[in-house]
Amino acid sequence: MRDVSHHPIFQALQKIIHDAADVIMEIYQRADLGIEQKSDHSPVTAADIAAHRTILAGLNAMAPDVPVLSEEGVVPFEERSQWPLLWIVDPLDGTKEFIKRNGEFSINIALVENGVPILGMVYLPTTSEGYFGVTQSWRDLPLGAVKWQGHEVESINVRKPNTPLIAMTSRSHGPSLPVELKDELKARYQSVREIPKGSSIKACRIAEGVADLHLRRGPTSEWDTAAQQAIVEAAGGMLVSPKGLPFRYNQRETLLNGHFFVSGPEIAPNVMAWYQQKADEEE
Ligand SMILES: Nc1ncnc2c1ncn2[C@@H]1O[C@H](COP(=O)(O)O)[C@@H](OP(=O)(O)O)[C@H]1O
Ligand SMILES: [Mg+2]
Repeated sequence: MRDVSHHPIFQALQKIIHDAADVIMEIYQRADLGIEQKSDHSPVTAADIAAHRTILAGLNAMAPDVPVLSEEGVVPFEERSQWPLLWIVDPLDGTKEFIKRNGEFSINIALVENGVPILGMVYLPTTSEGYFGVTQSWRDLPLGAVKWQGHEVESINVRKPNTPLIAMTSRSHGPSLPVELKDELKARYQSVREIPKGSSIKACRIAEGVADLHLRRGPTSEWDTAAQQAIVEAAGGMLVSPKGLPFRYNQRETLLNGHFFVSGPEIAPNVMAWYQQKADEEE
């Protein structure tokens, strides 16, 4: 990626995400995290709400003409279906991990144009690692993906899988890698290691070339995947349905995603073949 670190949009988004991280970490230190139940019985904390407000104010100041859809600020489809360009935000992805205080949570901001995630930024407040990917230029941003930590900014790319193949799995939601697929991958790559992690960090590890695969067979929402999809695509990988189709956003009344996997191009055909075989068996 041509040096992006001086670009005003990158810097403005970085400031917004760092401010949200400060707000989250301040609450993370408190004895009382302000935990409540949402109507769908999932937990929400004072940090989700405070980070949402920080990001909303920052995006509104930076790009007043672009509306925001957030996990903590859902807009009816009737209204948002009129938005060709919008931000999709998860102010705190991995709320359960935040509550368990295991550090595995992230902040996610994506820009979506006509359904396509054209840029994404993900930040991990507990390790100060940030990821940024651009798949279609907006306001002259260069295409590609970077990772930053402190003042260090480096280009990132997915890797060609080696031994052991690293599969990222959810820490708190959903099953590990299916045994049959694991066996197939073992036959090809000798050994497979599974690493459980909360939040969008799983896809970021694939984008930066230190892991190879993540299969998600439980439900997620559009704000969980939009930013990570842009980053992974900008790094040469994919976030796709079992048939290999990239997700599109803000196109339907439901905000729930179907099953998906994240990988580089080399093992994607194996994974799609496994899904196809499974579908044939179930028919
Ligand atoms: N039953 C469900 N319906 C919708 N989304 C769900 C869900 N169970 C888990 N998720 C999503 O999975 C995310 C966590 O993923 P992971 O297990 O990979 O860390 C949660 O993010 P939030 O913490 O932002 O709510 C949540 O959005
Ligand atoms: Mg989430």
